Amino acid sequence: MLRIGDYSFKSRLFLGTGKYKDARTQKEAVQASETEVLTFAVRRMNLFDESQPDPFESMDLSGFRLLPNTAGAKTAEEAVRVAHIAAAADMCDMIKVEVIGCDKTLLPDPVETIKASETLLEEGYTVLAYTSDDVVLARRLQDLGVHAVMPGAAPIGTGLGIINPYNLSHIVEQADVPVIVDAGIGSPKDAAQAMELGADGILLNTAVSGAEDPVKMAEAMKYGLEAGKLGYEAGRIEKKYYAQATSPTEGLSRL
Ligand SMILES: CC(=O)[C@@H](O)[C@H](O)COP(=O)(O)O
Repeated sequence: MLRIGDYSFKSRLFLGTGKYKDARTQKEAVQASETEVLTFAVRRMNLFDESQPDPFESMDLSGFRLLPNTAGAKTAEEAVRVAHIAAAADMCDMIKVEVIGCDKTLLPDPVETIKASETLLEEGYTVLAYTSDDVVLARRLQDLGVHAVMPGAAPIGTGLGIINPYNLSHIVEQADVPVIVDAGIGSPKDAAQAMELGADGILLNTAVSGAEDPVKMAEAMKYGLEAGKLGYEAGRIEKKYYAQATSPTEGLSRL
């Protein structure tokens, strides 16, 4: 079981809801992934303007925990305002704090992320903080009291996979809250790798919504994640520089 704040989840895969070609594909991909947590950009919702498309038009949300994110915010103040909107619309079990500091890389602004997280924690939100793979920043966010840290595998939407496994494994080693690897996952092997490094879960969107067959990819991600988690628990062999025969030759009679 994955525990974040007061919530428990069987599935460790969190799925974004953006960029699907149609509502039916989105719904089927969500089902195939067996996710229990859906994330969405509050700014893309039609919460106050019903002329805008509804990203959940064909979804029954009752079986899911909702993780609105503050995408689009560039300051702590904006992120807090977006969180307030999600809460007012009763669509906020938890909040993903995402404050972007660079338009090209979409990497988070560490200072504003800390400020926004601090305010929302004081206000009683369950805060999951999207961060870069910076070990010290992840530690600082934990010290603040966030309920989970979400280091990026790679910049959002790139599908580059885990760029810095070294940093990620240090974040995991030092974590006393769940580590959810968020953004940049490209294929099921990346999901497996993140879990083999000891992550507690994964959040992804583009790799599924942009796949040729999003429904199949959602299922593949589920298995990739499960395989990585099992592999981590099983304890992998040490890597060796020299070959070692699989069948020991000691004690064999000479031919
Ligand atoms: C949906 C969401 O929260 C994204 O901002 C998230 O970071 C996913 O990134 P990818 O699309 O790279 O999986």
